[in-house]
Amino acid sequence: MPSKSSPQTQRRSLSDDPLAAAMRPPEDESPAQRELRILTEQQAKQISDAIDEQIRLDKAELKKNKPDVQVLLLGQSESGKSTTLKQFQLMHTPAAFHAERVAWRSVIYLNLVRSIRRILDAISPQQDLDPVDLERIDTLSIASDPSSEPSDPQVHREAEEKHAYYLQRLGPLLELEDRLIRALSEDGEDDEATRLGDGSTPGWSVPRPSLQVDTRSITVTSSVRSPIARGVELSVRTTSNWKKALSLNRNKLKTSTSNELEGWWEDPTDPVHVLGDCRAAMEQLWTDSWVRARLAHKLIRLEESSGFYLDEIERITAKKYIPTDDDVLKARLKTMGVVEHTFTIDRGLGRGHFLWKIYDVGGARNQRQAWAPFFQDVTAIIFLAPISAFDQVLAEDSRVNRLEDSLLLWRTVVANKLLARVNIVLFLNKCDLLQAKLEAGVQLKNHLITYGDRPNDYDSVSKYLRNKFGVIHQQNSPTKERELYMHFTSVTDTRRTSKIIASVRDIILRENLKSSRLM
Ligand SMILES: Nc1nc2c(ncn2[C@@H]2O[C@H](COP(=O)(O)OP(=O)(O)OP(=O)(O)O)[C@@H](O)[C@H]2O)c(=O)[nH]1
Ligand SMILES: [Mg+2]
Repeated sequence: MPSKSSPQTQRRSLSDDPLAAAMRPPEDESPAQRELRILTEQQAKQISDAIDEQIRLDKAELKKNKPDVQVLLLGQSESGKSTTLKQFQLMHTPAAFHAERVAWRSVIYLNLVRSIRRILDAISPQQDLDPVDLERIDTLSIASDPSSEPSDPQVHREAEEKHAYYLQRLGPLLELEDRLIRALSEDGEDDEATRLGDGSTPGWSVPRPSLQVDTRSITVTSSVRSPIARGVELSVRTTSNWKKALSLNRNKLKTSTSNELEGWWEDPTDPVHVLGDCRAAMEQLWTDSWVRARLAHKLIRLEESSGFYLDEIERITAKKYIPTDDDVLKARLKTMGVVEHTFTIDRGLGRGHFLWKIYDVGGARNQRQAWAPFFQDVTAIIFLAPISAFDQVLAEDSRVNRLEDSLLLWRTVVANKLLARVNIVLFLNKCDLLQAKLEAGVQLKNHLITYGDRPNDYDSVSKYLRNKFGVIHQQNSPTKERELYMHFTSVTDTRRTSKIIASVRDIILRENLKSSRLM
């Protein structure tokens, strides 16, 4: 039983309290001093009350602006997260999406030039098979012609001649790439894109290694072997500022009646002129049957790679080219850090709006540590798994198969206890490429042994993979109640994706409403 303390003990303990002692008025306080003390105390209280009130107001404001729904896009690099975000933008803020089309022009140019670089790299007589090719060489049913082996002296000589010919004609294009990269990098305050930022650094940036090589790559011969050609990519940290940078000579441009920038073709330094000069050589390179045979021999299928515009060289390099919606959706620009977008969605019946925030994160391995802080408040996750990538390896680690990486990443996400009550939507993406790949004869069983002797057609493969992802969710989810929503997607296809997005949006809103009623 607690002992009752005597009044004496209480007094002693109060007088021992250093805070109480410090607050006690001095024993010899005069009436004037007392008056001053009380006034000072009143003023201090007023200030303290004002601060409390401000904190209360700030909290209320925060609550008012807190998004109703927060969606996180997850998945490995090149899985289609930013493309999905573009589809959301196209649906909910089409005017802003269209206004930014011109800004994508230079990304598209860079994607095109990069494809040209890859071809020049592939036809270079010095080039051995790269690790990606080695990984795939035993798995494809494409017959390789033994007479076209690089060791054949006649083939080697022919390769030297072709390579030198195209290199000479396309040199200005490679210099243009360097110029574009440098111009866009300079616009940013920070050119170190490999470092994780808070998403607030403006402008483009290029990973240091490619910047270093870029300087050398102005000379045509060394440029073909640059890391850009071998997979180092341009990346972007933010959406707001880099688009300004990508509008190229924005200050000099006019605005058309449709509020789009135009008139760049009058600027002699605009990239469109070099592209125009090299148009015929680009077309010749891409349609050259010898080049196509070399690419096939090296198992390089550029048609399936990100940012592929080689089939539309004439349109893309036209003087007054403005990217279409589809062009923008196809453009490839790697995300660094986290990009945030806010949308409002009408509640209907004049009941105001839902505020949605979508976070698009970088999916490369060195970006993934930025994901976890978002798990705390997120309402829903859209996880993208590019199922066409079963025969590819990660750009950042050529020892890791992309499908395997997606499956492991998926397991980590679905097993996370913080996400137990979060709605999870799985996009089994790049179905169009999966279909093309299977039709080209690439065998899933050569990469996924468990597939065994099942038929190698689109229906069987896609169902098998869906089941595999579903089972991982079932076995690892921290709660059995969580429902998994799965969709086969090709997020570059606007018509089909808009339907899927609408249904995903409804599910998220419904589930969100349900859980807020339960709270
Ligand atoms: N054909 C096809 N291309 C796609 C599809 N989804 C995305 N792409 C393309 O794949 C490339 C990579 O897509 P992104 O959306 O940039 O990938 P990401 O997941 O944001 O990649 P990081 O930013 O590196 O994490 C882009 O060029 C897209 O246009 C698809 O379903 N089909
Ligand atoms: Mg991205």
